[in-house]
Order: sequence, then C-alpha cells, then structure tokens
Amino acid sequence: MSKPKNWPDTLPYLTAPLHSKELSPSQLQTLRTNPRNSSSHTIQIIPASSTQTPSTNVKIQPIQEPSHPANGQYGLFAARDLKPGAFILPYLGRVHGGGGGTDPHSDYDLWLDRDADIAVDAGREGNEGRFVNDYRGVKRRPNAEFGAAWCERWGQLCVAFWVVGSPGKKGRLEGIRKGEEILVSYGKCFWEERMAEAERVGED
Ligand SMILES: C[S@@+](CC[C@H](N)C(=O)[O-])C[C@H]1O[C@@H](n2cnc3c(N)ncnc32)[C@H](O)[C@@H]1O
Repeated sequence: MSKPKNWPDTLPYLTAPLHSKELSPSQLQTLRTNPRNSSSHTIQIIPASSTQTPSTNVKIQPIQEPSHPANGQYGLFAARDLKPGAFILPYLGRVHGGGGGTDPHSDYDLWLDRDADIAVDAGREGNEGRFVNDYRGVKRRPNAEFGAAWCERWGQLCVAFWVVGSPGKKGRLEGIRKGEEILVSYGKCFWEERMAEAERVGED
C-alpha cells in the first residue's frame, strides 16, 4: 500500500476509518445512517472518487520556520490550488465513543457527532488529516474548516476538511494556493484544556 511522503514509519497509515470495539450498537447505527435517507439532510455527501488515498490535494511537510509555533513538527500543505468551499480530505482515525477505546489526552481527537458522543482520534494511527495545524500564531484566520460528511467510499459518517468559503463568492476568501499551509481552528476549548493541563503539571 502506498503511503504519503513524510508519513512517520512508526504510525499505521489508514485508508479507511477504524472502529473502536467499545462503540455501542446505537453509535454504529448513527455512523452507518446515510443522511440522504433521513429528514435532516444537511451534511455533504462525498463521492468515493474524492477520497482516494493518499490524497492528491495535500502534502505533509516538516515545518522549519522558527517563528511558526509548531516549528520542528509537521504541517499539512496544499499540493495544488484549492478553490473556496472545495472538499480537501477526510480525517481518518479510530472512531470511538466517550466510553473509551482511545487516549483521553490525545491532541488528535475531533468530534464527529457530539450528540451521539462519537469522536475520531488520529493519535495512534490516521491519515494526512492528522497533520493539520491550528491557525493561531501562523495566520490571521483559518483557511480550512472541518465538519461531518457522508463518505460514500466507506458508507459511513466521517470527519472531513473543506476550504473556507463558498464556491461562487468573490471577496477576501480566495481558496488555498498550492504550497500554502492548510490551517483550521481547533476551537478555544482545545487551547483552554491544554493551558489548564500545563498549569496542573506546573503545580505538581
Ligand atoms: C493535530 S496535531 C497537528 C500536527 C502536528 N504538528 C504534528 O506534527 O503531529 C496538534 C498538535 O500540533 C501542534 N500545533 C498545531 N497548531 C499549533 C499552533 N497554532 N500553535 C502551537 N502548536 C500547534 C500542537 O503541538 C498540537 O498539540
């Protein structure tokens, strides 16, 4: 199986979501319910042709810029020009419930469905999506966003990334140029939790 360039040797590269054994039958049903068949059809449907692996939209690159807050780590960069609103890639990892099956301190855990208590952790295995950094300290605003999508390739709900903006709208949202870093907002909660954790460690 081919892996993306710069993929770490120690980490399994996923080409499909991995299900934690602890997922309950109702969580599994939520994951496998196509919103096209339900009354609340608000999420995007991603055709299988858009989720080929490795992704041709992105590349993983080491960050070697002292002013970048994640200097010395990796980041995810556009491998070609990406238009406003364009789908970028799915975020693959271990799909789990709050009940367990993953690391509670993971920095790679994203909500898929809060109401159903389902999240995706790419801490121990994942795809290119795990290398997306937060915009804070890098750019003035995020150029990408994440949310839930129905992925036809796997017949289930997934977390996925899109370019910020709407396809037909002109203005300051100009998509992501080839070579530009893809940056999302992890949300205030992510950084508040990290700060609280750092304070706890400092007190020990
Ligand atoms: C999901 S990972 C992103 C990929 C990570 N850079 C890597 O190489 O594995 C999240 C971690 O990246 C780092 N990070 C991402 N965005 C950051 C930012 N804006 N400022 C500081 N650290 C950041 C933090 O260490 C955070 O815990």
